[in-house]
Amino acid sequence: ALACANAQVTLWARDAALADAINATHQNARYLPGITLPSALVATSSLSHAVAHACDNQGVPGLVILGVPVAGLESTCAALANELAKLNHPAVSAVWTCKGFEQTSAQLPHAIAQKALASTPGVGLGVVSGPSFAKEVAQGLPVALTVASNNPQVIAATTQALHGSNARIYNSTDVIGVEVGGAMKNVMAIACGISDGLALGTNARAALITRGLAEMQRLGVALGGSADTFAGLTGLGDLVLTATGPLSRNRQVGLAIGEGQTLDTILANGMTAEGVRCARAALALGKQLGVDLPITQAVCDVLFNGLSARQAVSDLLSREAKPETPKPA
Ligand SMILES: NC(=O)C1=CN([C@@H]2O[C@H](COP(=O)(O)OP(=O)(O)OC[C@H]3O[C@@H](n4cnc5c(N)ncnc54)[C@H](O)[C@@H]3O)[C@@H](O)[C@H]2O)C=CC1
Ligand SMILES: O=C(CO)COP(=O)(O)O
Repeated sequence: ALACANAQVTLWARDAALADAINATHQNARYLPGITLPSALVATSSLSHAVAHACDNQGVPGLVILGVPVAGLESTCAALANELAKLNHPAVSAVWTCKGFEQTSAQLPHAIAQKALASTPGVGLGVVSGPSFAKEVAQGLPVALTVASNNPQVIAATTQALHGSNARIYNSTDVIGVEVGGAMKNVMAIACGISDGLALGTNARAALITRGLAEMQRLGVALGGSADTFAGLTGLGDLVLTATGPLSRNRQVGLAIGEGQTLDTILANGMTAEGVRCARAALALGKQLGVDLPITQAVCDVLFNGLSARQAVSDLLSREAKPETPKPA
């Protein structure tokens, strides 16, 4: 998307053979087969080269987009800090795309990035999120996203780089709300996939989406996010996409579970499904904060505790009746 907006983009790939192949063929056969990449995009396996290029921006602060899963964010930020030190700490905005809670610490991405880049002056931090299957973005189809940051320079740099004919970029200062929406919609997409895999119908899916949104919002508010954020692109928008869209890997995991496959078989090809990685951390946070997360609990029980998908549905349905919208305290 950046390269289509005419920016010169350097893509860092850890795999040197893949970087060479991208430059030779203008295709990324591993991740985006069949899509011709813009000539303004050049791949490299040298992080030094990529960061130096991002910061060599004629006096304007550079932009680094960290497109790695949550599990790789800390090490990638540490490597970025190292490169920025070599360049004498130029001003740069660093934004990440990952969606999830860190598996063991239950930290949100902004906490991981802040810590890893704490001793690096000149870096502004932010998150880009919203309904955006990579394949559709790469095909140049329309997309609307949100950049969230407490740093106006980060919002300006990210918006300027991405906003264009195919992408509309909104902004927010609610980093926590945006990140919790991105993390929790993946868990809800697994739940919807399980329901669809069991052929429970579209009424059940709509119920899971709606009650899943309430669950996302409860946890997000308890963590310090704003309730309104969950009605936006990074909450409801991404939840609808991921819970219903065939390209979603989290939904695909749920579908396969509902159809009777085991988690180990489903993940054997190394597919990134952040909802699987972060569901237990979300549940632990809910317990710690006294937030009821019944759908997340059901997803964890099915994925990790041997509960059958049908029993999980029955357990959810047999919960006591209660008001749909709790009265304000
Ligand atoms: N693929 C999609 O459509 C979208 C993905 N996201 C989020 O962005 C994040 C990345 O997603 P994908 O690009 O799909 O993941 P991916 O699994 O395709 O990985 C992206 C890149 O990160 C590299 N990587 C993986 N682990 C790493 C580590 N420990 N250290 C350094 N690099 C590492 C991979 O080699 C790959 O080049 C996830 O949190 C995902 O939820 C957000 C929006 C859309
Ligand atoms: O976050 C995404 C779209 O916004 C991608 O979802 P999956 O990780 O489930 O494929």
